[in-house]
Amino acid sequence: MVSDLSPDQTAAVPAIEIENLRFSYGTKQVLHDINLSIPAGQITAFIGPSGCGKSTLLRCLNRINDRIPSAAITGGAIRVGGIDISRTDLDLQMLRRKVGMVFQKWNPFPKSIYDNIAYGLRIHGEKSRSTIDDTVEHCLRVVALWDDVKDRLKQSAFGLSGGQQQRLCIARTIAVKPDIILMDEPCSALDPLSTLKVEELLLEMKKDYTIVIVTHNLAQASRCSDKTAFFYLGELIEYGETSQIFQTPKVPRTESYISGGFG
Ligand SMILES: Nc1ncnc2c1ncn2[C@@H]1O[C@H](COP(=O)(O)OP(=O)(O)OP(=O)(O)O)[C@@H](O)[C@H]1O
Repeated sequence: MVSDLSPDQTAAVPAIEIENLRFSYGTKQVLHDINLSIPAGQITAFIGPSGCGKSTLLRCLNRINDRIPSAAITGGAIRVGGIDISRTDLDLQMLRRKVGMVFQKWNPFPKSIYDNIAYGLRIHGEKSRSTIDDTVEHCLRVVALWDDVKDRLKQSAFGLSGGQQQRLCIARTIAVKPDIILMDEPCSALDPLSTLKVEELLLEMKKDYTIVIVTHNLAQASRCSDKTAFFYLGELIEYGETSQIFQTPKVPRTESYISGGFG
């Protein structure tokens, strides 16, 4: 059983390698021969017009597409920390712990603020009350929520604002010590101030995590990410340093998208 996917600390191996990946929903092919090497400790943004396959690709990275009966990888491979994640002996629970996910619409559990974070720890076998207490505090501090909620940890998470709930979901994700965090439009339902807080958080978090973010917000991709991948109709059109993609794109279609020509 494969039980460790931690990135190679020498950084010789990219956090995620996608090689000739093809993906279909039933007979409809939506990803075409994607090749992408995602570096550890950076923020990589997936951009492109609606329906180009960004979320599908993101969801391949921790195999949550497996839950859709018609979904199938029909070619190629994805390696996380050098390990092919399609291996039959891969522990899926471990994969999803190492490659955590934050969704567009925040989805805290119908539990207290404290239990939202403690739940994942308990599921993974943590029994020590003091370790759980310390982790809850640490994670809430990382997402800059501790001061707001320290006096109401036992109250329902649903009492928080939308932006606070999204940051709680990020705290919940990091509690189980992922290496990689996938974010699918994490700010699209947030107001500008909450968006700014999440963006600041992302920049802070990349010291410790590899982050892949799907965003429709080009200004956000340009502000936050180190690398940008532009997709169109299921193909990876251009990938590079974010500054290069936004300032000197090499492919005319990228330039047209970046400059607001379509999408
Ligand atoms: N569960 C599904 N079953 C069938 N087709 C799907 C499913 N989910 C997505 N698709 C199709 O796959 C293609 C890629 O969708 P996907 O959601 O990955 O694109 P996207 O670039 O993330 O779009 P958006 O920016 O609108 O979220 C689209 O044509 C979409 O209609």
